[in-house]
Amino acid sequence: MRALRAPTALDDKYSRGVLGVRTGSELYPGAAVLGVEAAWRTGVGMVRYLGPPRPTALVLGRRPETVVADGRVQAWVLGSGTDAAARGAAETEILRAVLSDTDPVVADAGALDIAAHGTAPRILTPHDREHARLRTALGLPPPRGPRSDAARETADATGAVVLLKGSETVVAAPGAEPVTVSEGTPWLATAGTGDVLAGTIGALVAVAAADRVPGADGLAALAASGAWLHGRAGAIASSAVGGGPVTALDVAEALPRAVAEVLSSV
Ligand SMILES: NC(=O)C1=CN([C@@H]2O[C@H](COP(=O)(O)OP(=O)(O)OC[C@H]3O[C@@H](n4cnc5c(N)ncnc54)[C@H](O)[C@@H]3O)[C@@H](O)[C@H]2O)[C@@H](O)CC1
Ligand SMILES: Nc1ncnc2c1ncn2[C@@H]1O[C@H](COP(=O)(O)OP(=O)(O)O)[C@@H](O)[C@H]1O
Repeated sequence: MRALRAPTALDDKYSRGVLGVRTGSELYPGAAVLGVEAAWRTGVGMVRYLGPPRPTALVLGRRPETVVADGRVQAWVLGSGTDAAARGAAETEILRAVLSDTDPVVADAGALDIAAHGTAPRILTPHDREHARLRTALGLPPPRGPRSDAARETADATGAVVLLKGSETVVAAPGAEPVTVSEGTPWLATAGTGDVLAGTIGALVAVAAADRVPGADGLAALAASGAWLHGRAGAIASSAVGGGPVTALDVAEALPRAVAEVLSSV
């Protein structure tokens, strides 16, 4: 997996990539904790979290290494644990500015509507219901037939990489053949694992972009690699409890083991 690289003696926290995270809300503060935890556990130089007071306090309680001051980043995760209908004008303006810049963006949940447009390299991470809603907003017909065909059509319409979550996760880049990732376990069908996925992919993108901003193909490969690592972490977490149930935080905590497995196999 080329998406992963171990740090070397020449690295410092900035050369390894800084991920900016704007997720969580007063209603869904836990999503911020899960995404930030996943990003740290995937391996990134720094995570900057910028969000409302309650999620900020919870993120710092769980991960005091998180920086909550604004500053330069190499990639963004936006939207997990937020509701587009509840977004204020100031936040919309900030998101628009990020999306019209050049740093790559991973957009989830409440940021999907706004991230359907923009010049930044983008990965959209809807589940099936969010995908259907997004297509309606774009004037596309409801998804019918193979999920990969619909994901590809949405990618073409938005110019973004579309990662359609499910037991089979489809990754479609504009104008390219979609790929399907089926690594994982049905135990992943539990609240918050999508928030973990967004943080995982965000970390991979930040590390890659610290070197060079990836093009659409590179971004799709990072999205697929993130989905695979997330699935593998879910399987590892379930194996650790004899094949039993996992929580989203268990999945995030198993990410270092999934990363180590991949690094030791190359
Ligand atoms: N711990 C957290 O803070 C979590 C926050 N999350 C956030 O929660 C927000 C909403 O995510 P969703 O994926 O649920 O959004 P959706 O908009 O797809 O689903 C919400 C709607 O689906 C329907 N629904 C939900 N559960 C149902 C059930 N059991 N049976 C039938 N209908 C049901 C309800 O109408 C509900 O309003 C997102 O911002 C997401 O990131 C989730 O990721 C879960 C964990
Ligand atoms: N039956 C399943 N088998 C394997 N993986 C699943 C299954 N259902 C969901 N997943 C994975 O779990 C995650 C769920 O994400 P999402 O629907 O956004 O949940 P949430 O909003 O609660 O975080 C995705 O990564 C998805 O691919």
